[in-house]
Amino acid sequence: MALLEIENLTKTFGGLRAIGGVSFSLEKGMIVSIIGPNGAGKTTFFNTLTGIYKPTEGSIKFNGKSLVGLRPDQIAARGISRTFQNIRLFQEMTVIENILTGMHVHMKQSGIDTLFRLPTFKKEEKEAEQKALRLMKYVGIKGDVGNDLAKNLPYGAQRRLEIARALAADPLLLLLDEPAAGMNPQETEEITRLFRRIREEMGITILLIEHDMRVVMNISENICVMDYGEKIAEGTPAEIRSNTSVIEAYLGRGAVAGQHEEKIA
Ligand SMILES: Nc1ncnc2c1ncn2[C@@H]1O[C@H](COP(=O)(O)OP(=O)(O)OP(=O)(O)O)[C@@H](O)[C@H]1O
Repeated sequence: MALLEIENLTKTFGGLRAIGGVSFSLEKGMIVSIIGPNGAGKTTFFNTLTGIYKPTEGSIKFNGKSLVGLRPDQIAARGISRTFQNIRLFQEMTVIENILTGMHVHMKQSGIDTLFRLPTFKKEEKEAEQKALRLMKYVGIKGDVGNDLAKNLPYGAQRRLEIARALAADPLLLLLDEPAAGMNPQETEEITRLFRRIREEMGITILLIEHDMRVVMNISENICVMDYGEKIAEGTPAEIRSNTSVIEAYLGRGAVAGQHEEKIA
């Protein structure tokens, strides 16, 4: 059974068909990328998967159970975590506090425990903080910055912090929306390595939207290509590189090709 099984997914906004009848399945343990030109429907696909939007039509099954109609927090509790295209941290909270917010989907203590800071709460709180610190180091945030405000971290570290927060929920599936955006080549290489480690060491399945073809071709076992809300191709990096309709719709287009041509060829 596939971890994620999507059939005929459609999402319209008024007259606009942002996603038009996409079927897609993702096996456990894979790293898969979604690529396609601006406006192809990639982020809407993530937003529909995570309960921000309700599908207009179609089914989404995760671990064999339907996600349609569930709230984003319920979907997170089922094991899907995500990061956003534009960083969405709690800027006025510390690094550790940001990571702790990712953990709350699984925290056991009741309101009363929390209110009176009973021993069960204190113990859980301490363990959670230790886990947050471990995650901070794991994603490569350097230095003793756990108590620094998120807004004071450099850009690359903020991106890593988003990943740590997503991992804090112990997901089965991690959705990354343009994780390499705004990163320099060295940061991009490091973050690509981090994704591989997350899959190898934590066994987490990864689905990412990415425009940087170095990342996509380097890390993906499979690539799904979208254009105008439809899936126009799917295959291994080698298959996608030589697919004429993909080259026509995306890889061959001026801006993108100019940026990445030498890496794709
Ligand atoms: N909330 C919304 N209301 C109306 N239209 C929307 C909404 N969200 C997305 N759209 C439209 O749906 C289409 C797909 O947008 P989406 O952001 O999913 O594309 P994308 O592939 O993620 O693009 P990019 O690579 O630029 O992030 C676009 O035409 C967009 O304007």
